[in-house]
Amino acid sequence: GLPNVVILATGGTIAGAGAEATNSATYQAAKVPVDKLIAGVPELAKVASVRGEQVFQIASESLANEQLLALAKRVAALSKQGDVDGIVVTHGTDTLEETAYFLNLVVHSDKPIVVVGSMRPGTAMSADGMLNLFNAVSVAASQDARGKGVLVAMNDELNSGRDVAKMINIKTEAFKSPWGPLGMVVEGKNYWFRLPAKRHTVNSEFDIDKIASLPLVEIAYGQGNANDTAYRAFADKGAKAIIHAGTGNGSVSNRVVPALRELRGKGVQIIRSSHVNAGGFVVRNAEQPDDKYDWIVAHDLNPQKARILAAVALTKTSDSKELQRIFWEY
Ligand SMILES: NC(=O)CC[C@H](N)C(=O)O
Repeated sequence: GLPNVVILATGGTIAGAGAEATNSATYQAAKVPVDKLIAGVPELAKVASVRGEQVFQIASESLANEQLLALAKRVAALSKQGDVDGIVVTHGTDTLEETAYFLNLVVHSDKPIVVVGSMRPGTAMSADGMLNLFNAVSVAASQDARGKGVLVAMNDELNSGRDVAKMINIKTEAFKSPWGPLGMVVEGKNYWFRLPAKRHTVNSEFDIDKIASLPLVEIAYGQGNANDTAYRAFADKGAKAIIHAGTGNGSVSNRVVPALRELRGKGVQIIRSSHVNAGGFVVRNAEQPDDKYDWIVAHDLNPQKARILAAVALTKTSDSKELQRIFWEY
């Protein structure tokens, strides 16, 4: 028979519905249940034996750590079942890149795990969810997608869940990795071009089965006229790490540096990332003396992905050198 693929549905625009076919941007996310999504793409039955589970039904900007943990635990449990060959997660696109990276870090499986969303609801003209879902299921059903880490299937591209990000919100070509896609999926066939170099899934030191909760990690933005209010407030609320969503090479305003040094002295981890649009890349000890201040750099991870890795890493260590090693390796 055909490979068995489970679709875990969480909501988003791929499950969205609008009033008119012309409503490509004005609609309600997270309305259509998973069985209806599956029924809407009868061609799925040609590539896999598919069943669905409604894990939640939310817009992904409202996804909290509790849901992230519950979803990853369900993915991990299914991946251990002999009667499951691949898993698809349907997801809102706003935090899809965070969930895909989280699963990539904590689920120990070489079975294909494919995260998918859409930019237009199924009720709109030229809706993209149908083909995205078909592609995701066909990838999850394929042998050659195994061992490549969590994948994101959007707009015919196969990107690594590690570094793919939503780069623009009004186009169907929304998801890009700064380092390029791993491959393409066309008419149910995968075409691979490169492999992820960073540790993931079966080679990860993190395991969702051993993670019960995630520590508080917050993000503060860097811009002209920046001040230290947000950083201090986050520390007061108990943040274990603060991601500096910095300008350029993770640069930090001279009005903010003293607060970050003070907070580091109190035990808060300071992680420099960059919010530049096409993908940041923060070089250690450039812009700021990270060794001297005992700060961490997020490497090429955008601020929201840096939050995910910091939270996962802090479940194992609070040693800043270890944390920096983890930021280089994942
Ligand atoms: N395109 C989308 O999926 C965005 C819808 C919604 N904001 C979400 O992320 O769930």
